[in-house]
Amino acid sequence: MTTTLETQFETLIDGMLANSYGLIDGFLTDEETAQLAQRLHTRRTAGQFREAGIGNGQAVVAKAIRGDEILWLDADNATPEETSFLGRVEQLIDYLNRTCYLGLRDYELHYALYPAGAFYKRHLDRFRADSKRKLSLICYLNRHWQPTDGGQLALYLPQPNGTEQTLTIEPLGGRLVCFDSGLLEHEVLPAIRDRLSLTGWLRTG
Ligand SMILES: O=C(O)CCC(=O)C(=O)O
Ligand SMILES: [Fe+2]
Repeated sequence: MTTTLETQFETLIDGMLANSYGLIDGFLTDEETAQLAQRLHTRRTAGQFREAGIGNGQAVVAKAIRGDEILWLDADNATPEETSFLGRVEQLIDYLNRTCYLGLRDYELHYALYPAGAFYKRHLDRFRADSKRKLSLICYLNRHWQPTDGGQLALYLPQPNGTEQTLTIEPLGGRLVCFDSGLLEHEVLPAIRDRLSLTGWLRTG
């Protein structure tokens, strides 16, 4: 039997095969989006977030490159809505391994909050010292986001004729975006309000 979730996973895979990126709207319901956004705020108010860094281990904070604050998710300390989200990511991993033989073995996920004005300059998610990141996943937690709020994800898609196409994606609540961590350069454009997400990597080890 094909479930709604499997239909969503198929949409994601079809997108990645056809366009180098996959997108699902409604990966999270409005209620799930609101609960996770609320949890993000609670944890941030509790002082659990840190300014994100760059490079393997993220040791260096570099505001001219990225200005988000992050908190890594820990399955052992997860709240019910976080456990439910992690479970769905695990189902995606199982599905990708069964249907695409990707050999995914592990994952890592963090909350991200880009304060108004923050950005993440064009980059690739796979570090030279860490080639185990296979797929990048981003799930947005922004309700009532407007195009005028900014904060788009820009994808730089190489074209067969050697040129490049830039595509921008709105960070709409409940939306999931997925692409190959080693291939697709991308950028987070500044927003005029706080921009919330869960970002992660599906890994081969
Ligand atoms: O939030 C996004 O749209 C992308 C985030 C990103 O590129 C990253 O964390 O590496
Ligand atoms: Fe990235």
